[in-house]
Amino acid sequence: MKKVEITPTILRGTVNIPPSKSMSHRAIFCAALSDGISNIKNVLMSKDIIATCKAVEAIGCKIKYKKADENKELYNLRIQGRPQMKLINEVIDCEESGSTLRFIIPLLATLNNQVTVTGKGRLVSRPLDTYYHIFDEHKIYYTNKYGELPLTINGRLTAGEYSMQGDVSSQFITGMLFALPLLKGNSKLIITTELESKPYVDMTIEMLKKFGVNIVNEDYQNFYIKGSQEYIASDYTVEGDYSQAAFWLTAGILGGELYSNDIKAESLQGDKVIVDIIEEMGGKIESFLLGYKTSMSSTKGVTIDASQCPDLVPILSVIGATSGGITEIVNAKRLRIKESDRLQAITQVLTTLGADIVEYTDGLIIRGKEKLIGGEVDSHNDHRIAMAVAIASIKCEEKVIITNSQSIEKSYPNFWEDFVGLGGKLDELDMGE
Ligand SMILES: O=C(O)C1=C[C@@H](OP(=O)(O)O)[C@@H](O)[C@H](O)C1
Ligand SMILES: C=C(OP(=O)(O)O)C(=O)O
Repeated sequence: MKKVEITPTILRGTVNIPPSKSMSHRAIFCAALSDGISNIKNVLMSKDIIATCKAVEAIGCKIKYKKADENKELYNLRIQGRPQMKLINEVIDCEESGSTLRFIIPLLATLNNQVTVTGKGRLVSRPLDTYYHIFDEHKIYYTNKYGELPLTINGRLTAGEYSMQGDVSSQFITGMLFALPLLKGNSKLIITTELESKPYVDMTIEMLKKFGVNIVNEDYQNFYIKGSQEYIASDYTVEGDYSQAAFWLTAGILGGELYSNDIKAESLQGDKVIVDIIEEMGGKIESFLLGYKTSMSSTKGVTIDASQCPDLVPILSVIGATSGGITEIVNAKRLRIKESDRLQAITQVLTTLGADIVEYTDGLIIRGKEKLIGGEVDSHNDHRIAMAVAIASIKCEEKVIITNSQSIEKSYPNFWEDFVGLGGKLDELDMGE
């Protein structure tokens, strides 16, 4: 277990935003299913992405890893795909990555082979019922203990009509969209509720298109998928990650002046909405050729609908906690089934730091304060909670200690180095197991 002790200070300078985790997962899956070699460049080897690489290697593709940056975990991947998947390992460990798990399950369900997927931490109990309903309806054999991982599957997914809820996780839809084009015969995916996290489905459809696979999206209610499609190997360079940029953009607003480089203004990432939200809250944000500049601003509370941008909520809560007036986060019930129960975790850590925040079933109400106090909090083994607290320290009067600070490795292994690179003052302590 590691912990960091932060002495509050403002952050200044330039940070290069790491490549998008969501785009990386998608590009690696598409490359793995293609006939031929794809070069996927600028991939940050976070724990989640390592889990995806190992998962696709377990279904037969081969990856050559070439370091692209001396100091960071950035790699270029040369992926030899294998369209006729071949099971190399009978057990696939998705670690703590929800995306890896939910993207690979439908592919495994096409194999007519016994295979087990497993994971760690909270992933063991994050919901998979949407798939279990499909397995029940389509006679795909599966077994799990008390509804948790490990999950063993043995069956053959066939083309046809599939219905699923759209308000638990969009990752189930992405998973089905990867597998259904490979089947003989056309399929239709029917979404039975309003779809949340729509931009993630857009990212999937766009990535599939880059690899030659076409999906017809009818108002996010029906998706039409032609069968017997082939993934075509392609080269792709991963763009900067708006969910990660959100932490640094906020750091600039809370105090100092910060340039966040390497994020494209034109992007399908739903978390790009952070730019509009900062503006709406009165934050100073300017776009330039390579990214954005944010500078110290006095911000005001607003109401934020989290249904399409769930990953922004931890850091938006920090802006809310230090803005004038009330910030309300609504439509956020899905946050309870992420790496932690994020509504509960955010409330707990920000209350400890001195914020005024109340948790509701599907949202938060935050009464902003000019300053926070500080104190010791746990990351709840959640990368986005650890990073949000680190940025909140800018507004604290006393030291901030974060236990389980290693949780950032899930998505952003160089986060603490970047924090120090911008002038952040921290001591990192290794507490052993
Ligand atoms: O498809 C993806 O890459 C993701 C989808 C979102 O999940 P939900 O669709 O479950 O909200 C998001 O929270 C997650 O971090 C990444
Ligand atoms: C929820 C997240 O990821 P995943 O669902 O892939 O574990 C995240 O990165 O915040």
